[in-house]
Amino acid sequence: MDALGLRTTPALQVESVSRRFGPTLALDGVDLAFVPGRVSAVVGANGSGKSTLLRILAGLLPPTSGQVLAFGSHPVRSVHHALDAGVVLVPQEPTLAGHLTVWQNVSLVSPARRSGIFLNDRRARRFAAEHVAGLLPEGVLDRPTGSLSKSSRQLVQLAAAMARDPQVLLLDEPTAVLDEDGVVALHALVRSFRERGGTVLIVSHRLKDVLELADDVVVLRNGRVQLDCAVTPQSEREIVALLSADEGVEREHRTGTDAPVVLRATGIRGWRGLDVPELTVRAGEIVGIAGQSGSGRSRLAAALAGSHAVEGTVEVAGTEIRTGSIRSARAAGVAYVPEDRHAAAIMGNQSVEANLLLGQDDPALRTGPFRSRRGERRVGRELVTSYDIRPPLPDKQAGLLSGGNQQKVVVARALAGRPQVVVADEPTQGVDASARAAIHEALAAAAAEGTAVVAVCSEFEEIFALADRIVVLYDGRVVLDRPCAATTPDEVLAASLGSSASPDAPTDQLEEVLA
Ligand SMILES: Nc1ncnc2c1ncn2[C@@H]1O[C@H](COP(=O)(O)OP(=O)(O)OP(=O)(O)O)[C@@H](O)[C@H]1O
Repeated sequence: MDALGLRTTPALQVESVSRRFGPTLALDGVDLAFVPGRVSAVVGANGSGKSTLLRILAGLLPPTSGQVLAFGSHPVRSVHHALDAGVVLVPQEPTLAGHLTVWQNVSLVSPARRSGIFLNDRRARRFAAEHVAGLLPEGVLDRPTGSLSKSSRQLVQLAAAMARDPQVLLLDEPTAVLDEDGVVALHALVRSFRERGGTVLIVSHRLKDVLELADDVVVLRNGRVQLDCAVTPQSEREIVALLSADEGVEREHRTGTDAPVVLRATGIRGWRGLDVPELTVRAGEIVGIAGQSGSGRSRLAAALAGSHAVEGTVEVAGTEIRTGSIRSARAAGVAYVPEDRHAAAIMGNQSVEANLLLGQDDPALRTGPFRSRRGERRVGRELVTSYDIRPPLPDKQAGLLSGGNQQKVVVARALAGRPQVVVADEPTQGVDASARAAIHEALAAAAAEGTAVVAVCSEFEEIFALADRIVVLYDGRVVLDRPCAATTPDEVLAASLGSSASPDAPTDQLEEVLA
């Protein structure tokens, strides 16, 4: 019912929808209604069926049984039906054409591209600019989309969705890769879309963010609706209790250790303004790298892991690695969890086991000089169990796992080889609370065994929970480097925004601010 007590036709009505993938029942008899002018958060553990629900609503996937109706009368049986009814999905992984400019991607499907039968680039660019406004600076319009950060690409994807003039927006984990500014822009967009009567479904593991924004919440568990209610202070408490994990053992920050330096980077320069004269990480230390998107945090991680050539040297336990050579870094004992799991870390058409064992040289995997199939099965199964990869099927194609479970595979593989150094870029991207706790524990356990850990995290809170030391980048430079115990989230935020409040800010920057 609306405010006048009139019955409102749901924008989307989900009727007894089930979806099976072989032995996996991803959705099991789901009944839901989403009404116009409301934002619904769809939450639940990794693999609980959230993305499957969104893909069915977007017409990308047919249900095994049941049906979806848009605005009371339009059955959604294909992408075409969904788009006709104004239902637009922004998927977890961007689907933009990297070689096209931002304005081309945003205006790709719009009639504004045409004057009669001809393409009209000027009009299309103007049209794109309107949709990019508020999300990204106008200066990005002519940049190739592939050259932008993942956060910016996600915002381009959002602009492209808005360019379709939707009635219903389906947002799958939009904040997983967004930086602070991106999250603010997304929230503003969602709020104004709702005011205009739009319907929004938003899947997220960032409970705090999503509950702040949502009117209603749906909790999924093993493909079933566990809770479907309005967000109130009471229901919020219930939801948080349902979805939180045991925090695990609180890790004590290590300070002032005299353990040997394992990772030493000196004179790192180049690659769009990266300029880090020295960075060291000791055995057993966890260093969190913070910074806004574009600050150089991921570039620094990639440089340390040998994935991109830069000036300067990177040494692991005294051995210099060749920068730009992942092979050389790996040989020296560096394991890398890249930010872009899809493009760089998961072989989607190979089994979970093959992905877990890729590049591993554990003696447990051999019988004499030969690879042991039995050993591989055992190690694969052990990793699946200890990282709680769901479903627990080592033979399942890795690309068919839910996003969070793919992330667990990537982290499990990185840590399984007992590396000297782990460089993890957003190690808990897209994972639920219990997987996040498990990944933190695994990184802490690796550190306890002497591994030097470097973790890039866009959430400052995560760094304080995980790391011993925090290094903040701004504009490619280190502007703060301190033990976590000796700094506060406010100082980190100020430093990440380039504020002079940070006493570690390079003097030239301070002078600029003071002038
Ligand atoms: N194409 C597919 N083939 C086989 N199994 C699939 C396929 N798509 C999804 N699944 C399985 O369906 C279940 C639900 O997956 P889904 O992606 O909907 O979960 P999710 O709640 O979105 O998880 P996450 O939070 O990790 O993104 C998982 O067990 C997943 O492995």
